[in-house]
Amino acid sequence: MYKFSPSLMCMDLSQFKEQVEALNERADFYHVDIMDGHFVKNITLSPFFIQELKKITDVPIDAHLMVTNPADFVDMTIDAGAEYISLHAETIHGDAFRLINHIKERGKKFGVVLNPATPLDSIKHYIHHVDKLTIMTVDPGFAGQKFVEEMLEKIKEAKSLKEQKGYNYLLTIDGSCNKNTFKKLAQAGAEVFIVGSSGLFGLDEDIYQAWDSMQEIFQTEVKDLEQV
Ligand SMILES: O=C(CO)[C@H](O)[C@H](O)[C@H](O)COP(=O)(O)O
Ligand SMILES: [Co+2]
Repeated sequence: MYKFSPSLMCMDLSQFKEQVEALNERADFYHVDIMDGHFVKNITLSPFFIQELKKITDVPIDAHLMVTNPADFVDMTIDAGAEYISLHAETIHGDAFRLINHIKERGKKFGVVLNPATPLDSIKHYIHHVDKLTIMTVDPGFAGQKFVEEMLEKIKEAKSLKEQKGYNYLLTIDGSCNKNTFKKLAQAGAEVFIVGSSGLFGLDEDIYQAWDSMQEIFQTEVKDLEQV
């Protein structure tokens, strides 16, 4: 069963309450991008945004920490209400196991995110601890970027490793999940689709219509594939 995670950095913030209340009945997760302007040259949402979001939703929140020093933000993000703490593998070389243990001790789920240039092999020593594996299909920092076709091989590799070893991670895709990529992503083994400007919010100003269009497009694209 495929799952969908709206990327809220792409939402219409002037309709925050209306859009969240509409998505509450539909979304499997909410994807909240937190950027420090250093790991990526952009600054978007924040733990404060998660705190406000948490007041009007029970949908699990996945915090995507695009920050150079994630240890500085983990507790703040958990305290704000995030369920999944998704850290970039490129930023936790020196304290990966300390962070994994801390996140789990706080009763939350550990996510890891791989940039397009980062091999799956780089997380082999802790992949068995991962609750959500997010493969970036664009270089991080901005919405609306071009899909990196080479990532299909990495997704297939992650899927087959999960099946061979019995890992439990949710295989999640972040970046240009849309009409042009849904089918090949599903064929490669994707399970959770982070839908942003191209895949959801840009389809229609009316969020109900946008969601229905996205679902119709997705079902059309994957109708001949076996459901995961
Ligand atoms: O991580 C991200 C970008 O660094 C965000 O999650 C974006 O929202 C994601 O890329 C989805 O946006 P898109 O316009 O569908 O590519
Ligand atoms: Co993201």
